Amino acid sequence: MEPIRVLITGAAGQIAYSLILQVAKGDVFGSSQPVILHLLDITPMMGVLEGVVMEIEDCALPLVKSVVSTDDLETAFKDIDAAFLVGSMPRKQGMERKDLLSGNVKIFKTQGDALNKYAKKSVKVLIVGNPANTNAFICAKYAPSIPKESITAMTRLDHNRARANIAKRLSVTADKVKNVIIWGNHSSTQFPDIKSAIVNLPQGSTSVYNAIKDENWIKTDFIKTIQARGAAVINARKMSSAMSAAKAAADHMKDIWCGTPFGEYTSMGVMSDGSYGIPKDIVFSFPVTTQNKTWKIVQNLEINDFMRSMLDVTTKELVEEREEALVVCKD
Ligand SMILES: NC(=O)C1=CN([C@@H]2O[C@H](COP(=O)(O)OP(=O)(O)OC[C@H]3O[C@@H](n4cnc5c(N)ncnc54)[C@H](O)[C@@H]3O)[C@@H](O)[C@H]2O)C=CC1
Ligand SMILES: O=C(O)CCC(=O)C(=O)O
Repeated sequence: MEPIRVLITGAAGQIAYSLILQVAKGDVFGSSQPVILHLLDITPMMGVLEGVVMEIEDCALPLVKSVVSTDDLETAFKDIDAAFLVGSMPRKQGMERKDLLSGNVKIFKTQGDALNKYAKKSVKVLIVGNPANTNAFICAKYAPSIPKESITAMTRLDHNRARANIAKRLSVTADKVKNVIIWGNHSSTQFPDIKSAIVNLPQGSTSVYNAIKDENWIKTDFIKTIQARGAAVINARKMSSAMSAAKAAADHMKDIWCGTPFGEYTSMGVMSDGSYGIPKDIVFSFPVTTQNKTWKIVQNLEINDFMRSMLDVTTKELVEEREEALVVCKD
């Protein structure tokens, strides 16, 4: 099998440290798919990156054909088939993710331009760096030759958190909970929604709503816990989520590459096409299914008044972020 070229930016950072191994072991692109790893970081991190490359070699992995480690954009983006754009600054205690916007969004303007010039036109791109939705919007804007459907933002960590939280409450493992949805922004305005979720209990399959039987908890504590989970990890670890973020990035790209399991959907930040009344031209997290390396928004879910009010809040934030990002990128 021909190797594929996979770029991971921020390769000397903490998410990449977990993610590289998952990609290199075949967990993302398949257990028989050889890879050429392209690892990008900034010049001062080249020494650290050298150590990461030594460790990759020492893992003695059969699927790794070669490793390109670099601080040069053309070398990093040349002929890539898939990209995890992670490299950017994480927030510290007390910050909101949108506080990172002015610093981080320009990285995604530059990398959008590099995708446009050097990557394969079929490349699939996952934006992890925060604020992820708006960075994805800017990246797509500066990569006009890449289909905008090919650039998606990561809300899979929130999706996995919602799944795991419900599973814990119902005393089952996370794989038994399906079809939770994260709507909107990867921020504290996101709407974690379990209206369509189902759980496979020992006595049979039922809706999560019926199994939990506590609408007040679903509408208050559950939502707040998922919205604030990133901040809770920062408060405890004094550093942002990394292991769970890398797992979510691997899950997201695997679903793009291999498709979602039959009857299941996941959550991804994708360029809105106007579905569910969400304005076009913002990267909004929707329920999606994937097949043949493309996603489709799940249609015809019922949206009640409570849900609409939650969607409105996160939409407003994304529109504001987009406007701010466009101003920053003009400079
Ligand atoms: N969407 C999501 O669910 C999540 C997003 N994140 C975000 O991912 C990003 C990375 O997080 P960590 O790996 O923990 O941070 P980190 O600080 O450990 O690593 C970031 C790496 O990016 C590099 N970098 C900075 N500017 C770069 C550039 N222009 N090109 C290439 N590399 C560059 C840094 O030198 C550093 O090695 C942050 O923005 C964080 O907020 C983190 C967790 C979840
Ligand atoms: O919370 C942050 O800002 C960094 C990590 C993250 O995005 C998350 O844990 O959800």
